[in-house]
Amino acid sequence: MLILVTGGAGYIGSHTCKALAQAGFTPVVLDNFSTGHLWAVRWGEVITGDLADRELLVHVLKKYDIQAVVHFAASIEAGESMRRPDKYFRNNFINTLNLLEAMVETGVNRLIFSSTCAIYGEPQWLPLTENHPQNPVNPYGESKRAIEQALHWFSQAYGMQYAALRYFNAAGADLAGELGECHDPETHLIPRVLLALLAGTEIQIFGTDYDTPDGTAVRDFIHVADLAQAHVQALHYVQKNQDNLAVNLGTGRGYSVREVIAAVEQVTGQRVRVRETARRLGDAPMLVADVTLAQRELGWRCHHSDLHTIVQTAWKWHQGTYAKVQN
Ligand SMILES: NC(=O)c1ccc[n+]([C@@H]2O[C@H](COP(=O)([O-])OP(=O)(O)OC[C@H]3O[C@@H](n4cnc5c(N)ncnc54)[C@H](O)[C@@H]3O)[C@@H](O)[C@H]2O)c1
Ligand SMILES: O=c1ccn([C@@H]2O[C@H](COP(=O)(O)OP(=O)(O)O[C@H]3O[C@H](CO)[C@@H](O)[C@H](O)[C@H]3O)[C@@H](O)[C@H]2O)c(=O)[nH]1
Repeated sequence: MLILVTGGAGYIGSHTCKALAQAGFTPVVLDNFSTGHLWAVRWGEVITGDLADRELLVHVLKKYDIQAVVHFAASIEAGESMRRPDKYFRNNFINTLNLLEAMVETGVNRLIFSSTCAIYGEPQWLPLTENHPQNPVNPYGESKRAIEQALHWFSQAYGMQYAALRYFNAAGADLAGELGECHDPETHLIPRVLLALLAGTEIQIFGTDYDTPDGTAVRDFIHVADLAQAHVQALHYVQKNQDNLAVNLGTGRGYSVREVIAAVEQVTGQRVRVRETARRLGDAPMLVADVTLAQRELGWRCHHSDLHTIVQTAWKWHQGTYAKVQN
């Protein structure tokens, strides 16, 4: 069964292609390589192209007899979206609309969508359940919320069947060391702490005055391999069921920025140099998932998402293959 994977050359997309191939699906990657990497596409064919090119999307969906789409391609930085909302609404919302239209035109009606906990905004209660009000605090989250709304109406009008997977913080690297996170510039906390160690520089903590136990922001980190596996199960879900799904993917356990830094020190045996600075615009204080629904509907469980395994696999990646692919 051929699956179109938009953004399959990126961090989560490449790990998911591996999981899809291992589960017997055949991924076909479409990526514009704006942040993705050719070395990360190792399972299935790759088409270099942009979601903005609707004709290309129609051509690819037809040519490969695509049965479902797993849609990762997007701009992903909440902080950048505060400065460049246009980029986020265009690349995330408008370009996804293109994809949805191409799917309607070609009769491909199953979609797994990379949504985010950023659609919730400031938590009114924790852990976040899927019915939590959606008040995004940045254009990135707003663009993803708009896509979820479009999906609802495409489902009503055209029978589009979808699973919106609301990831919390993806982290860690492939357990076999074949893949890992490689963004330039890197904005995510765990790789930034590891890269600071490797470069002998300091890491900034963005905000120490949050209303959290140690004053730093709290996130729910989920191992990218567990996340990848959830896509396999979501594909099975949309094959078997008629209804749509919007589920959180996290662990249910939050860690503060300081706790993450302590975990890095424990795994690496090295001291991290820290500088405390102001909050980063657009950051929520605490995001932790209630994962009951995903466990029940997808039969999905985390197996690698304890913080130690996350940091250990990321550290192995950054010390090993990461250095090679950078050169
Ligand atoms: N990383 C996280 O913690 C996280 C959390 C929640 C949701 N998400 C979502 O998961 C998805 C993947 O995130 P990631 O961390 O792997 O990001 P990434 O930047 O590593 O991957 C995105 C991929 O999409 C491609 N792409 C971007 N715009 C494109 C376009 N217009 N046409 C074709 N290809 C395009 C990029 O080249 C890249 O390969 C995104 O939709 C993101 O919003 C990520
Ligand atoms: O050098 C750094 C980098 C980050 N942080 C903090 O660490 C936390 C986590 O930041 P980051 O790793 O950048 O993740 P998020 O901003 O939570 O966003 C990620 O996780 C979201 C889900 O929570 C996704 O939707 C986004 O795509 C993805 O970028 C935040 O409080 C940051 O301010 C620091 O203190 N110092």
